[in-house]
Amino acid sequence: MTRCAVFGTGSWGTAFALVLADAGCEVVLWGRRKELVDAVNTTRVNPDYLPQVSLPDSVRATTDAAEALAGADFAVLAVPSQTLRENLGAWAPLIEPQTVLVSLMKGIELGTAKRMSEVIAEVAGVGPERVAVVSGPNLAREIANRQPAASVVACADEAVAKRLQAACHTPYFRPYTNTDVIGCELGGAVKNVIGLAVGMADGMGLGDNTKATLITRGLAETTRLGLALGADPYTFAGLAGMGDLVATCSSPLSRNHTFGTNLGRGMSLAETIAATRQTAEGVKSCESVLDLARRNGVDMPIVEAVVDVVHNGRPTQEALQALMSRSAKAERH
Ligand SMILES: NC(=O)c1ccc[n+]([C@@H]2O[C@H](COP(=O)([O-])OP(=O)(O)OC[C@H]3O[C@@H](n4cnc5c(N)ncnc54)[C@H](O)[C@@H]3O)[C@@H](O)[C@H]2O)c1
Ligand SMILES: O=P(O)(O)OC[C@H](O)CO
Repeated sequence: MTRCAVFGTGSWGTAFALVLADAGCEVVLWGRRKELVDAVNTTRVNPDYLPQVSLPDSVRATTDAAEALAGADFAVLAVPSQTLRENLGAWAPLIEPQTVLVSLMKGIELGTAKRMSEVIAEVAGVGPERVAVVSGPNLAREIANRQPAASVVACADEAVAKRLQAACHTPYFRPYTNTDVIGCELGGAVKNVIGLAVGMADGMGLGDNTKATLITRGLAETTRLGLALGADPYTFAGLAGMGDLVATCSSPLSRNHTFGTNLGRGMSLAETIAATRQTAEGVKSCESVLDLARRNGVDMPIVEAVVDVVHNGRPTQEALQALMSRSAKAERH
């Protein structure tokens, strides 16, 4: 039987543990807090993040990383992106040679502008054949309710991607393989920033033309960055690109979208942060995505506008006007 360790008892870690269990894996869920781990083991429910979902007996929880990692085929990482380096540093010595590390995270590291797979390779000292990524239109609550969805499992080694695909394929979760790790990760990280922008437009009371414009031009800047970094442009037309962008930019379940909506409605940054209980990766990653773009000479005006609003206190209306008053250009340049 395939053994999986899932690190992070938040929304997506817990929902993905359910997917793995439904696909026939034995799953050990690692969490920081003993009360939550005990609650999962005794009630079969994660009361803080997915209280409506009952987990099967093949999912058990622990606070002991060594116990979670013992004999694991896959170690699935679902902690906030900015905490990965520190957390993985502690877990790395416990990882066995057969274990493939799987990132569920959709962020770019602040300071280094590294993708999560790069942080994993660096901290755990593993090659590309032992690092995989899962990314797509996968709002945790819908997946936990076993609503049909698809996703992408990416690894430079296609055989490993196929093994991971088999480990998480269920009647309601349909994973497609891809070898473009860079494109899948960029799609996931940048859509959170575009989701913030679309949320702001929603909060300002703007309509579907504005939102479609932000989504489409957001995808154009994601693709530009991807091309500069060696991604396959077709990835951005797929589930990890357009698919995830559509889900995030249209759903009230998206934390990034909701965060942007609150700002667009006129809430202050402090009020919006206080109202956000879960991880909205784009809030931090907008800065690291912009950093990555600048390091590579790529123009990302929507990302820049989001950084201006979220980190420089620029009013949303002014940021939108600045975007609309840029010089006219060809759609493809
Ligand atoms: N929720 C979704 O629908 C969804 C879907 C796909 C991908 N993702 C991505 O998955 C990743 C995790 O998101 P989530 O939705 O599970 O977030 P979440 O906020 O629901 O849960 C985060 C988990 O990490 C833990 N955590 C917080 N700080 C930590 C630290 N310093 N060290 C260790 N653990 C810490 C929290 O206690 C919690 O268990 C993010 O990168 C997110 O973009 C989320
Ligand atoms: O809630 P968000 O904004 O982190 O989005 C969740 C998922 O990434 C959607 O695929």
